[in-house]
Amino acid sequence: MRTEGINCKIAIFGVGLIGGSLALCFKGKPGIEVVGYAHEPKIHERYLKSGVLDHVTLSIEEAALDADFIFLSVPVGMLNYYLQELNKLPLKKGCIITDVGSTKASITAAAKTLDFRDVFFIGGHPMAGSERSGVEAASPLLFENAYYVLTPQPEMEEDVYNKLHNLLSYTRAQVIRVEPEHHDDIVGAISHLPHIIAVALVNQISSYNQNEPLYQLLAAGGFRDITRIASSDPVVWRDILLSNREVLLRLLRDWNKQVGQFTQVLEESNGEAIEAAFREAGSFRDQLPERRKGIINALFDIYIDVPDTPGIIGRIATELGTARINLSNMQIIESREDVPGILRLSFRQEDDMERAIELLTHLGYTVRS
Ligand SMILES: NC(=O)C1=CN([C@@H]2O[C@H](COP(=O)(O)OP(=O)(O)OC[C@H]3O[C@@H](n4cnc5c(N)ncnc54)[C@H](O)[C@@H]3O)[C@@H](O)[C@H]2O)C=CC1
Ligand SMILES: O=C(O)C(=O)Cc1ccc(O)cc1
Repeated sequence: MRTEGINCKIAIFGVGLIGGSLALCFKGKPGIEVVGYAHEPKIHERYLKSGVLDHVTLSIEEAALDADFIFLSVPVGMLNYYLQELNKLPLKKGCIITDVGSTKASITAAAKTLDFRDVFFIGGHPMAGSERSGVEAASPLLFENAYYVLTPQPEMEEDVYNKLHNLLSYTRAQVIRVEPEHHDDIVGAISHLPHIIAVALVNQISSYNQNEPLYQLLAAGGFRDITRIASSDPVVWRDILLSNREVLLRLLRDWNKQVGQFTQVLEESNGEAIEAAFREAGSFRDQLPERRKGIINALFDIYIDVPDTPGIIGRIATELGTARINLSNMQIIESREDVPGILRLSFRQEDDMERAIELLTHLGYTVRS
């Protein structure tokens, strides 16, 4: 799809996890200059230090005036503000403004009310990310094999749409076109509702833990897996949930029905209904795509018995680093004098996990997955 070398200037407003990952996809490509807009001097320093941009500026005008593409990758609640600010400027003819917000209906409606002469707005949402935030968490591989939704107005010229589509091929994501309201219904169900459930579940257990710390000590495995997304950025998620409020209120009513059904089958001690619920869920879940990066990405975990010797964790991290195996997280689960510690290593790529198993087994460690 991409034609070799696109001569252009790309301005990124909000160079965090998503904006920073986009910058890394574009930086260094022939003819491309990537400029980041920072809204505060402290943020300016942080962006500069990250090295993901060619240039950083505190001036909206300097970032935007001669840009060919402007990516708004700020929290959803700030998108409209920047659209309004850009609308006051004499932007370059043909400039395409896009956003990466997790909701699409409200920003598309806001853009419709603005009269951008010879400037175009196309809503966007890369459907990949993580619970981490900030430019330090950015990665050029974040969007690889993920879907990237674009929500152009029906009257959008194909040429303009194709320009953005072409540029996005640097992300190695698969671009799909979806209607904004339809996007919010679906993403509300598969991403926003699960985030609410994860947060509510963690807070429920945390309240039990106040009087009985064993809850926290024993909470591992499945609990940790299904609640990873509860560690997501509070401001980013405040804005997402408020922006998709109507959809989420409907989804939460349906969720209450699901909880009600489980309550009822337990009250009735209805084993058959429990089995049926697990069977039905299992058969749908088994059909979910495995290899494509989904919106809620899995971590690949392995567990290693480690003797309680000083420096052991550093040694394991060094071995993995030397073998260029990308480690996402490491955590000691149990460390007492009388038992070997258990070290959990988490990887974002299955291939990294498999190579780590091979390496660490070869080095004599007991590895379980
Ligand atoms: N976190 C995720 O996994 C995904 C997030 N998104 C969307 O991407 C957008 C950004 O989210 P993340 O990159 O995760 O957040 P982040 O917190 O990593 O990055 C946000 C960036 O915006 C900057 N920022 C905050 N307020 C600003 C303001 N008033 N003016 C200018 N810059 C400001 C911050 O300094 C930061 O660099 C959000 O709209 C979110 O809905 C989309 C896909 C995935
Ligand atoms: O961490 C995960 O698995 C996510 O679900 C990340 C995510 C967060 C917000 C989005 O709009 C898209 C993806």
